[in-house]
Amino acid sequence: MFNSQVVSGLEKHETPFYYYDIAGLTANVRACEEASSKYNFHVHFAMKANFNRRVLDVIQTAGFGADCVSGGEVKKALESGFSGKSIVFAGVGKSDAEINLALDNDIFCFNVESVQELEIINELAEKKGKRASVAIRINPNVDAHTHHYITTGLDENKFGINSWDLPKVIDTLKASKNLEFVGIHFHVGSQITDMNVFKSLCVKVNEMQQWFEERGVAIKVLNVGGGLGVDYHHPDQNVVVDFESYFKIFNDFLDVKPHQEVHFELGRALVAQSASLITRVLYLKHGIKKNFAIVDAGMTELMRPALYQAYHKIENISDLAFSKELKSYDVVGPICESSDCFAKEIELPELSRGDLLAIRTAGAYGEVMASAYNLRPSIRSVYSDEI
Ligand SMILES: Cc1ncc(COP(=O)(O)O)c(C=O)c1O
Ligand SMILES: N[C@@H](CCCC[NH3+])C(=O)O
Repeated sequence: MFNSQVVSGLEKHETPFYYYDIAGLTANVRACEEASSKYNFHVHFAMKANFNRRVLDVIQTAGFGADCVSGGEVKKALESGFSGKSIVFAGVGKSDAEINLALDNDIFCFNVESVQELEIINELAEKKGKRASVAIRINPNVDAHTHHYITTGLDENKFGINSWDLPKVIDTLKASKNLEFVGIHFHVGSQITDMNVFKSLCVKVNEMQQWFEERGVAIKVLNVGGGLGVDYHHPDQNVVVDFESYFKIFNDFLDVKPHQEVHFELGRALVAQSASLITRVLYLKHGIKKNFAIVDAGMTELMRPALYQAYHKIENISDLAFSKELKSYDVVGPICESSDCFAKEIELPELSRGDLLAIRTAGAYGEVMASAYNLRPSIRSVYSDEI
């Protein structure tokens, strides 16, 4: 991603900022499109991972739909050129205003997360004289083997409807004239690198669809969510994700009937490698036990390390040739929180004030999770085809 020409282009911009590799993003999105279309799979981009205008342009151009979790995301998807018919809308706490917005725009379907939500969507659709397409988000109780903060598909998580509530779901669907049941939806968690998790998910989906069909409820849509992980340790070796193997698992293990469609909601895997957070070294403090590199980006610009102790590779791009000796640093930000730390005791070519660092694999859940805490200004973005 970085060479001396790119770095001299980046030097002209005020730090911190997100640097997007548009060519890398396009290649990755294209690889996903090619691998999924082999099986006629439908991909919706999980906008929560990134809603940068340039990123959405690349994804929308590839023909993917959008997976939204708020009225704001539904609105943004529509403004960015995604059609209402390509939008799926999940979330445990959809407000009436958000449901009405989605109804007004005839979205593809609501992924419904409780029996009460089904009743409310039915009521609101009735008021508009519409029928709302709904899929039931089922909590699959499959362990994603990922960080416990980003696992979503266990009985103890707030997401989805638990299996013991499904008979009630069927009764509600039968009694609701303004709902059109299209299928079932699952999502086990995020940053999943163990492919066996997806095999277990397929087994669960097969069981669940059989359960519905035995009760005379036909299923058109099987939505298996997202969650495919990326390699945070080797960003340059894995710019393009192995979508081939991922989709093959669903083709091999999911029991798909001829009239059914399979839908995915990928976020991280599409965008994570497309951006780095570029930050400048402000100060160096040499302690007795530690050296601190204090940089001008903080947890307000990239929250993942503070929130999940997430690893992001850090490079000193002012010394691409590794001309200086390696030294150990804690790389910390300027925010008034001890958790405002990007990495502890990592080795970098000796740093000087003014050096540029790249915090890699920051394209997913980076820019979108920025906050104004400490009255920080909004984070800027720079694009590879504009430097
Ligand atoms: C319902 C749902 N779909 C899709 C995603 C996207 O996940 P990922 O970015 O891991 O692909 C998430 C986030 O975990 C989610 O909660
Ligand atoms: N925001 C998380 C992932 C949560 C995905 C949404 N359910 C991350 O940064 O890894």
